[in-house]
Amino acid sequence: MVSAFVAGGASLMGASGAAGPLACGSRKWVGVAPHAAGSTVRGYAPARAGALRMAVAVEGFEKAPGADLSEQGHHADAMIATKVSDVMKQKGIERPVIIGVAADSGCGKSTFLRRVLNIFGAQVSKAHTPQGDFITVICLDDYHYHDRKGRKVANVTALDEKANNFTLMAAQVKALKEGKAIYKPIYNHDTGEHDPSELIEPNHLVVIEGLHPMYDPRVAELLDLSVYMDVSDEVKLSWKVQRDMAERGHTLENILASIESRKPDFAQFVDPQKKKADIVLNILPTQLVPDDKENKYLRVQMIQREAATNFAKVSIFDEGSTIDWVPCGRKLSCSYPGIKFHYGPDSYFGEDVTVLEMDGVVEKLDEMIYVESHLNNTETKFYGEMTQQLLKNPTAPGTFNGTGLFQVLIALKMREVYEKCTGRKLSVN
Ligand SMILES: Nc1ncnc2c1ncn2[C@@H]1O[C@H](COP(=O)(O)OP(=O)(O)OP(=O)(O)O)[C@@H](O)[C@H]1O
Ligand SMILES: O=C(CO)[C@H](O)[C@H](O)COP(=O)(O)O
Repeated sequence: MVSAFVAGGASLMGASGAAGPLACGSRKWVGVAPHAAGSTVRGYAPARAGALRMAVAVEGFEKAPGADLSEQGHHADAMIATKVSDVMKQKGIERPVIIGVAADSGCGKSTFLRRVLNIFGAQVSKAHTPQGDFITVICLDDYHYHDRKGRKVANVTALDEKANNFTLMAAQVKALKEGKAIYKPIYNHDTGEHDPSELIEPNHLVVIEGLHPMYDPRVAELLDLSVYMDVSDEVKLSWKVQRDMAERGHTLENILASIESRKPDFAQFVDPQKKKADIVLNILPTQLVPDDKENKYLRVQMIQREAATNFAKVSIFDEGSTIDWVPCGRKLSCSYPGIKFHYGPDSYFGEDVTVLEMDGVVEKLDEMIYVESHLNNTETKFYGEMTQQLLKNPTAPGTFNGTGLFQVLIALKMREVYEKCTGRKLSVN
């Protein structure tokens, strides 16, 4: 019964004030993994960070498939519960719904997921993996085989399939979907080493985000919805330069060199996932300004795969037609460079898709209600919910351009998929 998790502090929808830290890069391991609800931990001994992991017996858990595949032993303490977790009953979890969010580093996954957590009203733990009453967000970097030094020795990038333990990833995501708890490895971006595994319980909604959620078929087939964030090279560069110089202390030369060195593996191992995604968030330079060197304005597309059956495709005005729309005028204020929408059917890598596009910026966020009133199949719970969600986070990056709009729409699609997969209706506070 849904009310069991709507009540009790973290209201399911509509709460303001979100989540703690989210960037894969800034998470910290905050202590010894707690034991599973309803099971007894016998002699769990987290190894020193960076040291060889130890396989220790934990009652009710067994070694996970793939735990021994990391030659350096980094995944040796990865485990899976032998039975369905008591948490399933305690939280009234019908069936964990699994969503994949794929993108290269610096393409806005954390920014997007912060908005998602906010929309789901989730207060999450400040541990390495944010776990809330309703939603858990797992960073797939945790399944890197090597530590940072090890990757240098093996001469592989983190994007390479050889650098990631897909056997373990698939087994653990499957276990969560079956309602079983796991001890999941941790890759610590601050140290570049692996920390002792942490306990992750199943949850109503589990998001797996990172470089490869749709790469390995064993993982991809577990996803109820897959999202790929495709950021054009120009935009990726300006976002990454701004963040890595301001927050991570890198020099411009380092950042440019790192982007260049990642390109071949990005093209081989990450980029192809967009062909399989149910929704692609495509972020491009604007066409409204001739030479926007700073990428201040963006043209953003929400590409929805027609064959995806778990959600209704969002359209403007008239489903199925092709429409160009400049909403600036009496109902929507526009300053330079204005806003332009496009909507229509298209083909994407040979697949039928529906594309919704917004180029430019909104001047007054509350006027997005005018745009919202012309959108179909948003699956909002009340008139104006989409605009309200935008207004809740006015300072989040991209709120005034198409990234904010489509992030909200995709979060609403996540909710719709959850409702469809579980047969439950979520209430909005
Ligand atoms: N929609 C947006 N508009 C403008 N800037 C953005 C947008 N989304 C993200 N950014 C900026 O891009 C940078 C990278 O974003 P973010 O940290 O969310 O990426 P990420 O994919 O989680 O990266 P990583 O995997 O390396 O942790 C941040 O500085 C963020 O402010
Ligand atoms: O592509 C990445 C995803 O976040 C990182 O580069 C990868 O996880 C390696 O991390 P680090 O550079 O901190 O060792």
